Amino acid sequence: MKEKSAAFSVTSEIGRLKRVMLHRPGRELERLTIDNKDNLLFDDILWVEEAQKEHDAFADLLRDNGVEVVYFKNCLSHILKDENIRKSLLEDVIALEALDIPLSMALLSELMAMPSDELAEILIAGLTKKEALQILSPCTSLVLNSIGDYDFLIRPVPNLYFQRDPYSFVQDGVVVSVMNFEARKKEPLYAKYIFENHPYFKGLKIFYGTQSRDTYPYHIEGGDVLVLSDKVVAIGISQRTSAGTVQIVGSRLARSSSVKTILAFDIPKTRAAMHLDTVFTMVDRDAFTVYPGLSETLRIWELNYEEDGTLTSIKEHSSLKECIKKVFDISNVRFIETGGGDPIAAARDQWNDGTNTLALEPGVVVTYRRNVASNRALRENGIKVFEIKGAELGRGRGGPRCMSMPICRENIHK
Ligand SMILES: NC(=[NH2+])NCCC[C@H](N)C(=O)O
Repeated sequence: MKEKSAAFSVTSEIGRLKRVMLHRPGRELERLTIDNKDNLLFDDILWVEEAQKEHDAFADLLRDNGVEVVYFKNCLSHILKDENIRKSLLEDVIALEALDIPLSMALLSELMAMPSDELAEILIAGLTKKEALQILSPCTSLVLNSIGDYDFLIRPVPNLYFQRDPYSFVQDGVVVSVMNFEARKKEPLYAKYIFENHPYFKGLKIFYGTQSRDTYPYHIEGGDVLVLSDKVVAIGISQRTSAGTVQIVGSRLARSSSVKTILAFDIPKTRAAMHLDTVFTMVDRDAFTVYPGLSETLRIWELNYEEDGTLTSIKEHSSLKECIKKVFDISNVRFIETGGGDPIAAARDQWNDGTNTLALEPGVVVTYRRNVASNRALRENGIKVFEIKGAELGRGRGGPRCMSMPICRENIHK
């Protein structure tokens, strides 16, 4: 990890990708069982070693294409070296775990003394009572008495490899997410500490997520945020992002960036379509992947803001195509349907993140190999497709876009 601060610039979904944040799945996934997987937002138990191999192949593909890969865990471990930052973060984490005071204090004192990388590992993989008893000095704690050996004092964050969701880079700043489900609430907390304290992120603007009102129920997740251009951002109103937050985030972006238009996409509030990027992604200057089932229910509003963040108008669009043409000022737009448009193939591929592409540059994307019909449709439309194996990774319900957070893309609007 370089010490110097890096350039942050995300003005599109498709400009040549230069730098990206990833998290290599680790021991946190070994915590999944058939009993806890639903609460932890997984549909299955992963074979962790294989998931790591798949993830390493994804990272290698990005590097082979000139992308600098930054690992979240290294950033976390780095900031934990500072005693004050470590203390403050640990106090915030412990407060989220509903422990009693003697146990909180005993735990804090042990975790304060731990090497940074071991602590980063615990913050991500969690800590069971059994593991804690090996390090804790005796304390009078009802929590310790009442929980089982394999219950958690610090819960794991197995969704961390979906780096798209806890925050979203927009231009030279970041929207820190407010997660909808308990299982993911600590992820943006770690991210916020990294962005505020790691030298690499010096100068990064924080648009949302750190002011006193930026908390639940004003939730927003990065999978719903698509940076369509240097002026337009699309945000899903979804299972994970509320309309109220969309309007506020739009205002913050308008005040501090060149984004003055938000397209609010009202998508189904279901697990299959949890985020906008599960049904709609951008693959070229004029081309998008679209899940065909989307058009049945989709509603789109265009929100226009002034420089000072005042919202001046909300207009409803009746057609997605016409809306995209208008905001991009182009005469033609291509929609490439998931599964090549066949409703059964579309539904199957959508469930396996066939719509969830990560663009490396205009017209070049990364997808999961398993989505044969969707990949064929992309190629038939002239898109270059790099396939990765996602048999294990995909069991967490996320694809290449969900697993990556671009920090820097080449600006295509100059
Ligand atoms: N951007 C995305 N579509 N992310 C997918 C996240 C999947 C994760 N298991 C969750 O349910 O939260």
